[in-house]
Amino acid sequence: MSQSEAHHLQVIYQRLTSDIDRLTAQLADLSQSARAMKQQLSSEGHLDLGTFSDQLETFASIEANNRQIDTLNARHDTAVTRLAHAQFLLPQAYFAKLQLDFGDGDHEALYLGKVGYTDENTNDLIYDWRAPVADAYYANRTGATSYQANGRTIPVTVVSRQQFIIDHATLQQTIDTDAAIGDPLLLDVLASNRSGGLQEITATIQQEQNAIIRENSQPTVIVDGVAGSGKTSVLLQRVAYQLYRHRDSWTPADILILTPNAAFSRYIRGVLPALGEAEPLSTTYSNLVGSWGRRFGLTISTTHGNHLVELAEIIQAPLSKTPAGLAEDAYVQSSVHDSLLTRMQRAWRWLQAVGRLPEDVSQWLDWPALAHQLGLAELTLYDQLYLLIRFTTYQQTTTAALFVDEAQDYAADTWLFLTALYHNAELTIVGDHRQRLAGQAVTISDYFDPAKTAVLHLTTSYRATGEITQFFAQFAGDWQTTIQAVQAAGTPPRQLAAADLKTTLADLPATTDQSIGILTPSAKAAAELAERLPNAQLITSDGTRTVRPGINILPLTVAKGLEFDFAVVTDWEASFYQDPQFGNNRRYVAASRGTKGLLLLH
Ligand SMILES: Nc1ncnc2c1ncn2[C@@H]1O[C@H](COP(=O)(O)OP(=O)(O)OP(=O)(O)O)[C@@H](O)[C@H]1O
Repeated sequence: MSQSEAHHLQVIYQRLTSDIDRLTAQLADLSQSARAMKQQLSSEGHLDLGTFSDQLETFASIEANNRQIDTLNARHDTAVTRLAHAQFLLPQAYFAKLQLDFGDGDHEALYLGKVGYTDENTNDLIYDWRAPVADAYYANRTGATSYQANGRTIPVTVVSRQQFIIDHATLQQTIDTDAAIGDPLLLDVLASNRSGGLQEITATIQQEQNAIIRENSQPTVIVDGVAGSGKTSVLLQRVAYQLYRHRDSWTPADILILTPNAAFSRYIRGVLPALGEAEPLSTTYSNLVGSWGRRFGLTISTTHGNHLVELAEIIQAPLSKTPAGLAEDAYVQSSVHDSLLTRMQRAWRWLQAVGRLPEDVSQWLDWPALAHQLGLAELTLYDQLYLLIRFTTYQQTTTAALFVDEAQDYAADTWLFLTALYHNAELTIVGDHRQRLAGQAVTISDYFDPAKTAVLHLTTSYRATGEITQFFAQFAGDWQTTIQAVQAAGTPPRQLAAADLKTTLADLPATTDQSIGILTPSAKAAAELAERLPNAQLITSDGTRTVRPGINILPLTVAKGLEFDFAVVTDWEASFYQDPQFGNNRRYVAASRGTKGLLLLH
């Protein structure tokens, strides 16, 4: 191990430690000064506004005080951020070093960490992994490459690339990497145990993943990627990247993540804090619709039986008769040749201009009569919400970026609704078209303007051993020949009769800190099995529990997106997995949950 690298770490660690002490003291001083200033201001007491010159003097002194307060606040905020960064970096100051040659023959050394850190003269001691120059690291090789900064392409040669395993002041391992050797750190990380939720992947992000994380050319990014290719990981790294890129204008409150259920939200909770960012809001689609419904005075409990697909078409055609419930004079503000949508939007603007907007927007139109007029049996509450959003050209302003995981599970209505409501937000949508477990498949990109959408693919599967990856690939339809494994072969999946589950589980070579996931076809079957295995944990979609070491039991729908050291799939030969439409998709999802071992019971 290089002495000079060990020494460099000591120096940085010392600096972080002493900065933590100094900044803590400085913050205490600043609070003291703030208290003193508050006291002084309140003792100066009344405003003297007697004569004109008294007024000027009073205002000048208020101005001076305000400046002092602003200065104190700014110093306080800077110290708080710097202290947080120093504390965050202390356990692992950086994870890599690059030697770069910008064409002048000089070798410039750059250390990369999860956040950036400078000395008092703003020289970079540690570069943030999201900084433009850090892109050169994610080319994952030495040699000529380039990165984008301020709209320019900067060519650079990566002379050397080292990765470090660091524990506080101790440099535990240095790994020199280049194209020929591959990424031994990646293989190490992938071989580790899955004893809880998902982990951040900053140090080992691969080139195809980096391209998605940093994609900036389009406001909408759609990713179709094979099982275990890091879609969720990439989505979360991209959240952190976007927060960095927009750090002057966005906070985590500007970001919303749509997840399939609360159990999944819990599974990914912790990744963003591990990246130094606060947890953004995550919710399910049905909760999202419910909360938007409430804003429009509609209590929506289901999206079932909706007519969004039909409505999206109907509103593009003209409708000569005034829509039921709408004032005649509002509808005649537009031409009979215009589409219903255009006419309703104009009617709404006109009603607004003349001060006749409805008090309760949910009662604006006569929904049953309008349904009849449009040739539909009914307009559900969800249909009504969709129409109201379209007719009032409602644009939400709370979310600057929306991230959607497991996107293949959403039907056409979701995309129509999201594109209407989040028209002005940046969207990142990740999914796997082969992991759809129910309903009609849609091509997501059809709902977005191709000129503003980047469609990207992930074809390498990182999660499982080579044997498991090869096994689940056979159920992946058109992905089958695309899926690439990075891990070594490992042990082949085994199929056995489910005669004695307890003995089978006892025979698994799992250690106490490893997780076993037993996947059942239904929630009912999972609950019944959990009764028989008192030491096992039952995971339901409600989000109260997530993966832990030992035995976890869960239905396939909840297991989606999750992973275990060992996966045991029950009823492998039963009708659930033989279903002509979804059987292969279900097998593909189930067989891709184990990282080291896969057992199929029948
Ligand atoms: N570059 C990487 N470095 C380290 N680990 C990685 C990397 N990419 C993916 N992984 C690991 O591979 C596993 C699968 O990742 P993830 O769950 O994000 O994949 P996915 O494509 O969302 O899977 P699924 O299709 O099952 O939802 C995780 O353990 C993740 O940490």
